[in-house]
Amino acid sequence: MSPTEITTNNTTSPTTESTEIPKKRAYVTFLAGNGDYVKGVVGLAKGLRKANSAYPLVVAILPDVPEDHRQILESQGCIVREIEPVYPPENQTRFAMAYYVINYSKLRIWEFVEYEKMIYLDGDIQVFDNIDHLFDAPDGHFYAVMDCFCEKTWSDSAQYKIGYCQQCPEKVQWPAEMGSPPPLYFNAGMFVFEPHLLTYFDLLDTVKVTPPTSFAEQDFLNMYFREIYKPIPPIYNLVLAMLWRHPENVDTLDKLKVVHYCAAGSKPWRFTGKEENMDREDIKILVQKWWDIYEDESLDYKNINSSAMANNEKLGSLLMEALKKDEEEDVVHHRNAPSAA
Ligand SMILES: O=c1ccn([C@@H]2O[C@H](COP(=O)(O)OP(=O)(O)O)[C@@H](O)[C@H]2O)c(=O)[nH]1
Ligand SMILES: OC[C@H]1O[C@H](O[C@@H]2[C@@H](O)[C@H](O)[C@@H](O)[C@H](O)[C@@H]2O)[C@H](O)[C@@H](O)[C@H]1O
Ligand SMILES: [Mn+2]
Repeated sequence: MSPTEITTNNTTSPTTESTEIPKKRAYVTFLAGNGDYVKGVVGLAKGLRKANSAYPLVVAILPDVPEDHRQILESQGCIVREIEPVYPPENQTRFAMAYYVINYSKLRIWEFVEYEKMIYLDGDIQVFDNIDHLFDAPDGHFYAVMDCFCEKTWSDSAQYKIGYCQQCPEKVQWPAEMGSPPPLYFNAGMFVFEPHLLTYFDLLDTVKVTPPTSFAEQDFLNMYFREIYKPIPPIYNLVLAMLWRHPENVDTLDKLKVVHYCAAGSKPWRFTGKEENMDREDIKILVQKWWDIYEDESLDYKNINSSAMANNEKLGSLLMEALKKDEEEDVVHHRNAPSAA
């Protein structure tokens, strides 16, 4: 199944008819702990601003996020929402990464029903081009980019063991004796969804009775939304491993709208370039692109805000001058006009 082409009308403002009430939409990310992921979220907030997104960034934070990190996020214009953790049932699962257990807490975002549609983005994602048009995709579906099974993180999976990947299903065919191939599987670092309370409560109930697996909430979300999942093109969530695993499926770097720094060693804010594949030119370019945004002070909310206010003041004085000029012309015009009588 080819990824659903999303009509990119590329407008940066919500496309609503004059009669329609603009739908409440927002981007949302997730932050846990007192570590350095807060840098990822600040970078994401600035990247969305640079891409002229028309919608705010909500940050769902666990209670363990310290006050100073919360203030940093608010100073960058983020809407900070504290959530309670969600834990999977007691289990002996060896997650692909031990910390994945906290990622089940992402499920709390289905409770944000003040928004009719949201786009979830991991904190290790950067948006390099406007993707607001994804909010206009037809309701009732779960949009996300297909993942890749070729990295070592997948070594416990049946796919990895036979060398099968959905990115190139013709390369190693799924053997008939193993039944039908696995359903299309998305990366849960980015997805378009509609918060609904009924879905939210059902998600939480289902987690309680679903044995955890390697990729934690990503596996769970794939199982839960498999009937309405619609793949979208990799330009909306480039899982970095695609660069060396499936370059034939990746557009040129300048075409990428969203980059997901999920490969081992690729988190820009702690990049050393020492891990496998991290010495690649394309990786270095993408990491530098992340830093260019992160360090761009003109993208800080306080600067945008002040320049917007300065522009408003300037606009206000231009309007006053124009009004004054009109009044003066009216007076002159009125004085010369023949009397109505
Ligand atoms: O210590 C952590 C680990 C994860 N996260 C959040 O959980 C998301 C998923 O984890 P991660 O991106 O590291 O997983 P990956 O995509 O690399 O597998 C991150 O992007 C963050 O938004 C966090 O806030 N603090
Ligand atoms: O908790 C499970 C996580 O699973 C996913 O990360 C994986 C996945 O993308 C693999 O395919 C890669 O090989 C691997 O590097 C990467 O960490 C999501 O990005 C993340 O948001 C989160 O759901
Ligand atoms: Mn991630």
